[in-house]
Amino acid sequence: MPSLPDAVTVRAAAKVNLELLVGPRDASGYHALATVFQAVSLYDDVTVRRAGRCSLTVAGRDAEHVPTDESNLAWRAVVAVGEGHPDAGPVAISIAKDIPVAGGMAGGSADGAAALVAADALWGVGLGRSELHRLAAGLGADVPFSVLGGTAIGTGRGDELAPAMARGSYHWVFAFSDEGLSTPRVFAELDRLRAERGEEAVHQPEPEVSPALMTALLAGDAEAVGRAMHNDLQEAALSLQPRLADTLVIGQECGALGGIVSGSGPTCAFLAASHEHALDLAVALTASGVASDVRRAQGPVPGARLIHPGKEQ
Ligand SMILES: C[C@](O)(CO)[C@H](O)COP(=O)(O)OP(=O)(O)OC[C@H]1O[C@@H](n2ccc(N)nc2=O)[C@H](O)[C@@H]1O
Ligand SMILES: Nc1ncnc2c1ncn2[C@@H]1O[C@H](COP(=O)(O)OP(=O)(O)OP(=O)(O)O)[C@@H](O)[C@H]1O
Repeated sequence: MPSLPDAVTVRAAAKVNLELLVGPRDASGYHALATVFQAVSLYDDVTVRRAGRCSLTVAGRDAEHVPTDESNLAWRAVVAVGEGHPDAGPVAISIAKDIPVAGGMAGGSADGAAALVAADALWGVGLGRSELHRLAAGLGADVPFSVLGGTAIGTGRGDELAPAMARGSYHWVFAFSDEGLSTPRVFAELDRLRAERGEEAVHQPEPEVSPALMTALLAGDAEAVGRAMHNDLQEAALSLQPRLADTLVIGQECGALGGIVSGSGPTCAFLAASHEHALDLAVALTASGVASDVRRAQGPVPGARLIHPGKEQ
């Protein structure tokens, strides 16, 4: 039997929801979703190393806003994999962050997914797909997609996944905000706005992803994908951070094929027609001063994957 590594590094990607439809809220407070995820080339790297005692350190973007105790999703992931496994022991977890924190791009979920895959490899647990999915869903609604990557349809809480038939590669520009948005707060704000209109959260119609988006993805037609992009949480994110509307207008003025708030926000996601168009859009968004940072990325990219057994960070 090959010897187990002393340390494992796994890379996991950020996500954007091309479409996010929010249906009825259930008794647990979760909402039924119909969403189309795409993994994009902004990454966090998580290294899990055998150690004398458990610890967690974070470096990189927004590191100061990330918990370094057992509440961190990466820590919870390692504990979940180790439960009942004889070779599990204390580990030092280090996270190199490039995905914005509380940005609506599943940064914490990416770390949770990466840590699940890393602990599995470190201890030679041999988790099967369904067990990995079960542990991922236990950590959060976005974590199963962070494990899977690519382009996928999410239903249930967003954790029941089916790969989407999708062609082509997409050019994205992301405008970050210097102030995060809490996901539960954004869902609660949507419920409040709907109640104001007389729409009860528990009586929403069951959501279904739009045929127009699925057809556009199947054809690899970026213009049609841009037209079909939609996010039900956008009005709630705009209500909590009204200046995001200015960011969306700039993207629109610069000819983005589509522009929406990403997930629960506040990151705004713009689809560009080409590499050059993405460069132009990024320059315009940076020059406008509406965003704290602007980044380009491509999608789809793979889910959580081992990049180095034993790699030092
Ligand atoms: C907005 C999205 O990013 C879209 O992909 C996700 O729905 C959020 O996924 P996540 O951050 O992994 O969510 P979780 O950590 O599981 O849940 C955080 C909170 O978001 C709200 N939540 C989340 C998912 C869902 N289907 N309905 C919800 O109402 C609940 O208030 C929940 O307590
Ligand atoms: N590894 C982690 N990285 C970032 N935040 C974490 C992590 N673990 C726990 N958290 C907590 O989760 C909160 C949300 O962070 P995260 O970056 O996952 O938000 P998000 O990208 O908006 O999530 P999503 O798109 O899945 O709704 C943070 O404010 C932080 O307190």
